[in-house]
Amino acid sequence: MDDKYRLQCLGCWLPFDDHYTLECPAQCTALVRTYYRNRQLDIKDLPGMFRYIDWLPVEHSLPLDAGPVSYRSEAFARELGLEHLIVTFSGYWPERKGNILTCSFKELEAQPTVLRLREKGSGILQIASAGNTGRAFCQVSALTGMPVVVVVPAENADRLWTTEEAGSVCLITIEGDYTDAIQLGREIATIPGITPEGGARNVARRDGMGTTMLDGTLAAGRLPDYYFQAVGSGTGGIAAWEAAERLIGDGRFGTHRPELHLSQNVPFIPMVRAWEAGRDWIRHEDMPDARQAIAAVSADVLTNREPPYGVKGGVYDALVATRGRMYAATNDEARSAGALFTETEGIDLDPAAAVCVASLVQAVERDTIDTGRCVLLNITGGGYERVREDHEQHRIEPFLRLPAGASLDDAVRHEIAGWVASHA
Ligand SMILES: Cc1ncc(COP(=O)(O)O)c(C=O)c1O
Repeated sequence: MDDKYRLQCLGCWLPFDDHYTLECPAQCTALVRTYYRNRQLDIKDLPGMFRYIDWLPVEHSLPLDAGPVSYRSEAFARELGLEHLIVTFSGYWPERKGNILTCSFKELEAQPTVLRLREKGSGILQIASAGNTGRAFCQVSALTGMPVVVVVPAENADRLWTTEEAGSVCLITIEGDYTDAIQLGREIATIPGITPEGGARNVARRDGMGTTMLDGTLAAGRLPDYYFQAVGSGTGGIAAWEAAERLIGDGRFGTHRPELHLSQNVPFIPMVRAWEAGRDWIRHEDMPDARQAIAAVSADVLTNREPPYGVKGGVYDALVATRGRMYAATNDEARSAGALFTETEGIDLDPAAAVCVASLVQAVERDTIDTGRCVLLNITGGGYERVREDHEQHRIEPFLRLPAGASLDDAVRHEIAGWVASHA
Protein backbone atom coordinates (compact mmCIF):
# COMPACT_ATOMS: atom_id res chain seq x y z
CA MET A 1 0.00 0.00 0.00
CA ASP A 2 1.68 3.25 -1.11
CA ASP A 3 -0.97 5.56 0.18
CA LYS A 4 -1.43 6.36 3.82
CA TYR A 5 -4.60 4.26 3.83
CA ARG A 6 -7.04 2.37 1.67
CA LEU A 7 -10.66 1.56 2.11
CA GLN A 8 -12.03 -1.96 2.12
CA CYS A 9 -15.58 -3.28 2.05
CA LEU A 10 -16.41 -5.51 5.01
CA GLY A 11 -18.86 -7.49 2.86
CA CYS A 12 -16.93 -8.45 -0.30
CA TRP A 13 -13.45 -7.31 0.88
CA LEU A 14 -12.93 -5.18 -2.21
CA PRO A 15 -10.12 -2.69 -1.53
CA PHE A 16 -10.32 0.75 -3.16
CA ASP A 17 -9.05 4.33 -3.03
CA ASP A 18 -10.85 7.02 -1.14
CA HIS A 19 -12.78 9.69 -3.02
CA TYR A 20 -14.86 10.58 0.03
CA THR A 21 -16.41 7.19 -0.70
CA LEU A 22 -19.26 6.21 1.61
CA GLU A 23 -20.36 2.93 -0.01
CA CYS A 24 -18.66 -0.13 -1.49
CA PRO A 25 -18.19 0.47 -5.25
CA ALA A 26 -19.44 -3.12 -5.84
CA GLN A 27 -22.80 -2.06 -4.34
CA CYS A 28 -22.49 -4.13 -1.14
CA THR A 29 -24.51 -2.89 1.78
CA ALA A 30 -21.73 -3.58 4.31
CA LEU A 31 -19.75 -0.80 5.97
CA VAL A 32 -16.46 0.21 4.46
CA ARG A 33 -13.41 0.36 6.77
CA THR A 34 -10.07 2.20 6.66
CA TYR A 35 -6.84 0.18 6.64
CA TYR A 36 -3.80 2.28 7.49
CA ARG A 37 -0.30 1.62 6.20
CA ASN A 38 1.24 2.36 9.60
CA ARG A 39 0.27 -0.52 11.78
CA GLN A 40 1.95 1.08 14.77
CA LEU A 41 0.45 4.30 16.00
CA ASP A 42 2.95 7.13 15.96
CA ILE A 43 1.74 10.03 18.10
CA LYS A 44 2.39 13.29 16.31
CA ASP A 45 3.20 16.66 17.83
CA LEU A 46 -0.04 18.21 16.57
CA PRO A 47 -2.86 19.92 18.45
CA GLY A 48 -5.97 18.19 19.76
CA MET A 49 -7.15 15.03 18.06
CA PHE A 50 -4.60 15.39 15.25
CA ARG A 51 -1.96 13.82 17.44
CA TYR A 52 -3.67 10.65 16.17
CA ILE A 53 -3.47 11.71 12.50
CA ASP A 54 -1.69 8.43 11.68
CA TRP A 55 -5.04 6.70 12.01
CA LEU A 56 -7.29 9.41 10.59
CA PRO A 57 -8.26 9.34 6.89
CA VAL A 58 -6.84 12.79 6.19
CA GLU A 59 -3.49 14.09 4.95
CA HIS A 60 -3.47 17.43 6.77
CA SER A 61 -4.49 18.68 10.18
CA LEU A 62 -6.54 21.62 11.38
CA PRO A 63 -4.98 24.10 13.80
CA LEU A 64 -7.61 23.32 16.43
CA ASP A 65 -6.64 22.25 19.90
CA ALA A 66 -9.73 20.12 20.52
CA GLY A 67 -9.47 16.43 21.27
CA PRO A 68 -10.37 13.81 23.89
CA VAL A 69 -8.57 13.89 27.24
CA SER A 70 -8.16 10.88 29.50
CA TYR A 71 -7.18 10.39 33.11
CA ARG A 72 -7.35 7.79 35.84
CA SER A 73 -10.31 8.47 38.10
CA GLU A 74 -9.86 8.31 41.84
CA ALA A 75 -12.89 9.79 43.58
CA PHE A 76 -15.63 8.37 41.34
CA ALA A 77 -13.78 5.06 41.00
CA ARG A 78 -13.66 4.83 44.81
CA GLU A 79 -17.42 5.45 45.07
CA LEU A 80 -18.04 2.54 42.72
CA GLY A 81 -15.29 0.30 44.07
CA LEU A 82 -13.46 0.20 40.74
CA GLU A 83 -9.73 -0.42 40.85
CA HIS A 84 -8.76 0.92 37.43
CA LEU A 85 -11.17 3.41 35.91
CA ILE A 86 -10.04 5.55 32.99
CA VAL A 87 -12.29 8.47 32.09
CA THR A 88 -12.05 9.69 28.52
CA PHE A 89 -13.69 13.10 28.35
CA SER A 90 -14.77 14.98 25.23
CA GLY A 91 -15.94 18.44 26.15
CA TYR A 92 -14.82 21.58 27.93
CA TRP A 93 -12.84 21.15 31.11
CA PRO A 94 -9.84 23.48 31.18
CA GLU A 95 -8.43 22.03 34.41
CA ARG A 96 -7.97 18.73 32.57
CA LYS A 97 -7.05 20.37 29.25
CA GLY A 98 -10.43 19.43 27.77
CA ASN A 99 -10.90 22.02 25.06
CA ILE A 100 -13.80 20.85 22.90
CA LEU A 101 -15.76 24.08 23.07
CA THR A 102 -18.97 22.59 21.67
CA CYS A 103 -18.85 20.10 24.56
CA SER A 104 -19.29 16.73 22.86
CA PHE A 105 -17.35 14.04 21.02
CA LYS A 106 -19.25 14.99 17.89
CA GLU A 107 -16.47 17.48 17.22
CA LEU A 108 -14.17 14.46 16.84
CA GLU A 109 -16.34 13.47 13.89
CA ALA A 110 -16.68 16.94 12.47
CA GLN A 111 -13.00 17.90 12.25
CA PRO A 112 -11.75 14.95 10.13
CA THR A 113 -14.98 14.85 8.09
CA VAL A 114 -14.67 18.45 6.97
CA LEU A 115 -11.00 17.88 6.12
CA ARG A 116 -11.65 14.59 4.31
CA LEU A 117 -14.25 16.26 2.13
CA ARG A 118 -11.86 19.09 1.32
CA GLU A 119 -9.05 16.65 0.45
CA LYS A 120 -10.91 13.78 -1.18
CA GLY A 121 -14.34 15.00 -2.22
CA SER A 122 -16.29 18.01 -3.36
CA GLY A 123 -19.45 19.91 -2.63
CA ILE A 124 -21.01 21.33 0.51
CA LEU A 125 -21.52 19.01 3.47
CA GLN A 126 -25.02 18.20 4.65
CA ILE A 127 -25.54 16.98 8.20
CA ALA A 128 -28.68 15.87 10.02
CA SER A 129 -28.53 16.09 13.78
CA ALA A 130 -30.43 16.08 17.05
CA GLY A 131 -28.30 19.06 18.00
CA ASN A 132 -24.84 18.03 19.20
CA THR A 133 -23.51 16.87 15.82
CA GLY A 134 -24.92 19.94 14.12
CA ARG A 135 -23.31 22.27 16.68
CA ALA A 136 -19.96 20.52 16.20
CA PHE A 137 -20.09 20.94 12.42
CA CYS A 138 -21.17 24.58 12.75
CA GLN A 139 -18.17 25.21 15.00
CA VAL A 140 -15.73 23.60 12.57
CA SER A 141 -17.37 25.60 9.79
CA ALA A 142 -16.96 28.79 11.82
CA LEU A 143 -13.27 28.04 12.41
CA THR A 144 -12.40 26.88 8.88
CA GLY A 145 -14.87 28.77 6.68
CA MET A 146 -16.09 25.49 5.13
CA PRO A 147 -19.83 25.85 4.41
CA VAL A 148 -22.31 23.32 5.84
CA VAL A 149 -26.03 22.60 5.54
CA VAL A 150 -27.43 21.40 8.86
CA VAL A 151 -30.91 19.92 9.46
CA VAL A 152 -32.23 19.64 13.04
CA PRO A 153 -35.59 19.17 14.79
CA ALA A 154 -37.10 22.62 15.34
CA GLU A 155 -37.25 22.24 19.09
CA ASN A 156 -33.50 21.61 19.24
CA ALA A 157 -32.51 24.65 17.19
CA ASP A 158 -31.30 26.48 20.30
CA ARG A 159 -28.54 23.87 20.64
CA LEU A 160 -26.93 25.30 17.53
CA TRP A 161 -24.34 27.79 18.69
CA THR A 162 -20.67 28.37 18.08
CA THR A 163 -17.94 30.18 19.97
CA GLU A 164 -16.93 32.13 16.83
CA GLU A 165 -19.37 33.78 14.41
CA ALA A 166 -20.38 31.20 11.76
CA GLY A 167 -20.95 32.88 8.39
CA SER A 168 -21.34 29.77 6.23
CA VAL A 169 -24.05 27.70 7.89
CA CYS A 170 -27.40 26.96 6.27
CA LEU A 171 -29.55 25.82 9.19
CA ILE A 172 -32.86 24.15 8.32
CA THR A 173 -35.29 23.14 11.04
CA ILE A 174 -38.15 20.67 10.77
CA GLU A 175 -41.02 20.04 13.19
CA GLY A 176 -40.34 16.44 14.23
CA ASP A 177 -37.67 14.23 15.75
CA TYR A 178 -34.10 13.32 14.92
CA THR A 179 -35.12 10.68 12.38
CA ASP A 180 -37.39 13.20 10.62
CA ALA A 181 -34.33 15.44 10.33
CA ILE A 182 -32.30 12.53 8.92
CA GLN A 183 -35.01 11.78 6.34
CA LEU A 184 -35.28 15.41 5.24
CA GLY A 185 -31.48 15.60 5.12
CA ARG A 186 -31.45 12.68 2.69
CA GLU A 187 -33.72 14.58 0.33
CA ILE A 188 -31.66 17.76 0.66
CA ALA A 189 -28.53 15.80 -0.23
CA THR A 190 -30.01 15.16 -3.71
CA ILE A 191 -29.66 18.88 -4.52
CA PRO A 192 -26.65 19.31 -6.85
CA GLY A 193 -23.60 20.62 -5.04
CA ILE A 194 -24.54 19.03 -1.71
CA THR A 195 -22.64 16.02 -0.34
CA PRO A 196 -24.16 13.92 2.45
CA GLU A 197 -21.91 13.62 5.45
CA GLY A 198 -22.66 9.90 5.53
CA GLY A 199 -23.30 9.07 9.21
CA ALA A 200 -21.88 5.71 10.26
CA ARG A 201 -20.82 5.09 6.64
CA ASN A 202 -18.30 7.92 6.84
CA VAL A 203 -14.92 6.50 7.87
CA ALA A 204 -13.66 9.93 8.96
CA ARG A 205 -16.52 10.10 11.39
CA ARG A 206 -15.81 6.64 12.81
CA ASP A 207 -12.04 6.98 12.96
CA GLY A 208 -12.45 10.43 14.52
CA MET A 209 -14.62 8.98 17.28
CA GLY A 210 -12.19 6.09 17.59
CA THR A 211 -9.60 8.53 18.97
CA THR A 212 -11.42 8.20 22.30
CA MET A 213 -10.34 4.54 22.42
CA LEU A 214 -6.80 5.51 21.39
CA ASP A 215 -6.60 8.22 24.03
CA GLY A 216 -8.07 6.06 26.79
CA THR A 217 -5.74 3.16 25.94
CA LEU A 218 -2.68 5.40 26.03
CA ALA A 219 -3.77 6.76 29.42
CA ALA A 220 -4.28 3.22 30.73
CA GLY A 221 -1.04 1.99 29.16
CA ARG A 222 -2.97 -0.97 27.74
CA LEU A 223 -6.26 -1.82 26.07
CA PRO A 224 -9.07 -1.58 28.62
CA ASP A 225 -11.08 -4.68 29.50
CA TYR A 226 -14.40 -2.84 29.26
CA TYR A 227 -15.55 0.14 27.21
CA PHE A 228 -18.69 2.04 28.29
CA GLN A 229 -20.61 4.43 26.02
CA ALA A 230 -24.15 5.67 25.49
CA VAL A 231 -25.39 5.12 21.93
CA GLY A 232 -28.03 6.51 19.61
CA SER A 233 -26.76 5.36 16.23
CA GLY A 234 -23.99 3.31 17.83
CA THR A 235 -21.38 4.77 15.50
CA GLY A 236 -19.10 5.50 18.45
CA GLY A 237 -19.38 1.87 19.57
CA ILE A 238 -18.43 0.62 16.12
CA ALA A 239 -15.57 3.12 16.09
CA ALA A 240 -14.29 1.94 19.47
CA TRP A 241 -14.25 -1.67 18.26
CA GLU A 242 -12.38 -0.71 15.07
CA ALA A 243 -9.85 1.38 16.99
CA ALA A 244 -9.30 -1.51 19.41
CA GLU A 245 -8.63 -3.86 16.47
CA ARG A 246 -5.98 -1.44 15.22
CA LEU A 247 -4.42 -1.22 18.68
CA ILE A 248 -4.27 -5.02 18.87
CA GLY A 249 -2.57 -4.99 15.45
CA ASP A 250 -0.12 -2.40 16.79
CA GLY A 251 1.15 -5.06 19.20
CA ARG A 252 2.04 -2.82 22.16
CA PHE A 253 -1.28 -2.62 24.01
CA GLY A 254 -2.36 -6.22 24.50
CA THR A 255 -4.41 -8.71 22.58
CA HIS A 256 -7.66 -8.55 24.50
CA ARG A 257 -10.63 -6.92 22.72
CA PRO A 258 -12.37 -4.53 25.12
CA GLU A 259 -15.95 -5.63 25.73
CA LEU A 260 -18.38 -3.02 24.48
CA HIS A 261 -20.91 -2.03 27.17
CA LEU A 262 -23.35 0.22 25.34
CA SER A 263 -26.36 1.98 26.79
CA GLN A 264 -29.63 3.60 25.78
CA ASN A 265 -32.15 5.74 27.63
CA VAL A 266 -35.49 4.19 28.74
CA PRO A 267 -38.10 4.21 27.24
CA PHE A 268 -36.42 4.48 23.82
CA ILE A 269 -34.18 1.39 23.70
CA PRO A 270 -34.48 -0.35 20.29
CA MET A 271 -30.94 -1.70 20.23
CA VAL A 272 -31.21 -3.02 23.80
CA ARG A 273 -34.37 -4.93 22.87
CA ALA A 274 -32.99 -6.34 19.64
CA TRP A 275 -29.73 -7.38 21.29
CA GLU A 276 -31.45 -9.01 24.25
CA ALA A 277 -33.70 -10.95 21.86
CA GLY A 278 -30.55 -12.18 20.07
CA ARG A 279 -31.58 -10.52 16.81
CA ASP A 280 -29.34 -8.70 14.36
CA TRP A 281 -32.24 -6.60 13.14
CA ILE A 282 -34.52 -4.04 14.79
CA ARG A 283 -38.27 -4.58 14.59
CA HIS A 284 -40.98 -2.02 14.80
CA GLU A 285 -41.96 -3.57 18.16
CA ASP A 286 -38.53 -2.70 19.58
CA MET A 287 -39.64 0.92 19.62
CA PRO A 288 -43.32 0.96 20.55
CA ASP A 289 -44.91 4.44 20.60
CA ALA A 290 -41.59 5.75 19.29
CA ARG A 291 -42.54 9.42 19.23
CA GLN A 292 -43.83 9.43 22.83
CA ALA A 293 -40.84 7.38 23.93
CA ILE A 294 -38.46 9.84 22.28
CA ALA A 295 -40.25 12.76 23.92
CA ALA A 296 -39.85 11.06 27.32
CA VAL A 297 -36.08 10.48 27.42
CA SER A 298 -33.65 12.91 29.05
CA ALA A 299 -30.98 12.20 26.39
CA ASP A 300 -32.75 12.72 23.07
CA VAL A 301 -29.46 12.56 21.15
CA LEU A 302 -29.72 8.81 21.75
CA THR A 303 -32.97 8.45 19.82
CA ASN A 304 -32.04 7.37 16.30
CA ARG A 305 -34.84 5.22 14.86
CA GLU A 306 -32.61 3.85 12.08
CA PRO A 307 -29.28 2.96 13.69
CA PRO A 308 -26.65 0.96 11.74
CA TYR A 309 -27.32 -2.02 13.97
CA GLY A 310 -27.65 -5.03 11.67
CA VAL A 311 -25.50 -3.83 8.77
CA LYS A 312 -22.31 -5.86 8.25
CA GLY A 313 -19.63 -4.25 10.38
CA GLY A 314 -22.27 -2.44 12.45
CA VAL A 315 -23.31 -2.42 16.10
CA TYR A 316 -24.48 -6.05 16.26
CA ASP A 317 -21.21 -7.32 14.80
CA ALA A 318 -19.27 -5.09 17.20
CA LEU A 319 -21.16 -6.50 20.19
CA VAL A 320 -20.67 -10.10 19.02
CA ALA A 321 -16.97 -9.63 18.28
CA THR A 322 -16.28 -8.07 21.67
CA ARG A 323 -18.73 -10.22 23.69
CA GLY A 324 -20.45 -6.99 24.60
CA ARG A 325 -23.63 -6.04 26.41
CA MET A 326 -26.36 -3.45 26.26
CA TYR A 327 -27.89 -1.52 29.14
CA ALA A 328 -31.09 0.46 29.57
CA ALA A 329 -30.96 3.40 31.97
CA THR A 330 -33.96 5.40 33.13
CA ASN A 331 -33.94 9.18 33.38
CA ASP A 332 -33.79 8.92 37.18
CA GLU A 333 -30.87 6.52 37.09
CA ALA A 334 -29.05 8.79 34.64
CA ARG A 335 -29.74 11.86 36.75
CA SER A 336 -28.49 10.38 39.99
CA ALA A 337 -25.46 8.66 38.42
CA GLY A 338 -24.60 11.88 36.58
CA ALA A 339 -24.93 13.89 39.80
CA LEU A 340 -22.59 11.48 41.59
CA PHE A 341 -20.04 11.84 38.79
CA THR A 342 -20.27 15.64 38.86
CA GLU A 343 -19.95 15.70 42.64
CA THR A 344 -16.90 13.45 42.70
CA GLU A 345 -15.10 14.50 39.51
CA GLY A 346 -16.18 18.14 39.29
CA ILE A 347 -17.67 18.61 35.82
CA ASP A 348 -21.24 18.80 34.50
CA LEU A 349 -22.31 16.12 32.01
CA ASP A 350 -24.31 15.92 28.81
CA PRO A 351 -27.48 13.87 29.56
CA ALA A 352 -26.17 11.16 27.20
CA ALA A 353 -22.95 10.87 29.21
CA ALA A 354 -25.08 10.58 32.37
CA VAL A 355 -26.85 7.57 30.77
CA CYS A 356 -23.46 5.99 30.22
CA VAL A 357 -22.43 6.62 33.83
CA ALA A 358 -25.71 5.01 34.96
CA SER A 359 -24.87 1.92 32.91
CA LEU A 360 -21.54 1.65 34.71
CA VAL A 361 -23.33 1.89 38.06
CA GLN A 362 -25.67 -0.90 36.91
CA ALA A 363 -22.74 -3.03 35.78
CA VAL A 364 -21.15 -2.77 39.23
CA GLU A 365 -24.44 -3.41 41.06
CA ARG A 366 -25.31 -6.40 38.86
CA ASP A 367 -21.79 -7.85 38.76
CA THR A 368 -21.64 -7.79 34.99
CA ILE A 369 -18.03 -6.62 35.19
CA ASP A 370 -15.06 -7.55 37.34
CA THR A 371 -14.34 -4.42 39.39
CA GLY A 372 -10.63 -5.30 39.55
CA ARG A 373 -10.21 -4.95 35.79
CA CYS A 374 -9.64 -1.89 33.63
CA VAL A 375 -12.72 0.14 32.60
CA LEU A 376 -12.78 2.91 29.99
CA LEU A 377 -15.71 5.24 30.63
CA ASN A 378 -16.35 7.34 27.55
CA ILE A 379 -17.81 10.63 28.73
CA THR A 380 -19.04 11.77 25.36
CA GLY A 381 -20.12 15.24 26.40
CA GLY A 382 -19.86 17.73 29.21
CA GLY A 383 -18.65 21.09 30.43
CA TYR A 384 -21.63 23.15 29.18
CA GLU A 385 -21.74 25.16 32.39
CA ARG A 386 -17.98 25.72 32.38
CA VAL A 387 -17.84 26.82 28.74
CA ARG A 388 -20.55 29.41 29.29
CA GLU A 389 -18.36 31.08 31.93
CA ASP A 390 -15.36 31.37 29.61
CA HIS A 391 -16.64 31.69 26.04
CA GLU A 392 -19.17 33.71 24.11
CA GLN A 393 -21.88 31.68 22.36
CA HIS A 394 -23.29 32.81 19.02
CA ARG A 395 -26.66 31.35 18.14
CA ILE A 396 -27.25 30.18 14.59
CA GLU A 397 -30.47 31.50 13.11
CA PRO A 398 -32.46 29.14 10.84
CA PHE A 399 -32.35 29.84 7.11
CA LEU A 400 -35.55 27.80 6.66
CA ARG A 401 -38.17 26.52 9.09
CA LEU A 402 -40.16 23.57 7.71
CA PRO A 403 -43.39 22.15 9.13
CA ALA A 404 -43.98 18.54 10.24
CA GLY A 405 -43.89 15.98 7.44
CA ALA A 406 -42.43 18.52 5.00
CA SER A 407 -40.71 17.19 1.94
CA LEU A 408 -38.77 19.18 -0.57
CA ASP A 409 -41.06 21.01 -2.94
CA ASP A 410 -39.63 23.01 -5.83
CA ALA A 411 -39.71 26.31 -3.95
CA VAL A 412 -37.75 24.96 -0.98
CA ARG A 413 -35.29 23.17 -3.27
CA HIS A 414 -34.76 26.38 -5.14
CA GLU A 415 -34.03 28.35 -1.98
CA ILE A 416 -31.49 25.81 -0.73
CA ALA A 417 -29.91 25.54 -4.19
CA GLY A 418 -29.55 29.32 -4.20
CA TRP A 419 -27.74 29.23 -0.87
CA VAL A 420 -25.46 26.46 -2.13
CA ALA A 421 -24.65 28.40 -5.30
CA SER A 422 -23.71 31.47 -3.31
CA HIS A 423 -21.42 29.46 -0.96
CA ALA A 424 -19.83 26.99 -3.41
C1 LIG B 1 -23.06 13.47 23.90
C2 LIG B 1 -23.44 12.31 23.05
N1 LIG B 1 -23.16 11.07 23.48
C3 LIG B 1 -23.49 9.98 22.77
C4 LIG B 1 -24.12 10.09 21.55
C5 LIG B 1 -24.44 8.86 20.78
O1 LIG B 1 -23.68 8.81 19.63
P1 LIG B 1 -24.13 7.90 18.42
O2 LIG B 1 -25.40 8.44 17.87
O3 LIG B 1 -23.00 7.96 17.45
O4 LIG B 1 -24.33 6.54 18.97
C6 LIG B 1 -24.45 11.36 21.06
C7 LIG B 1 -25.15 11.52 19.78
O5 LIG B 1 -25.44 12.61 19.33
C8 LIG B 1 -24.08 12.50 21.82
O6 LIG B 1 -24.34 13.73 21.38
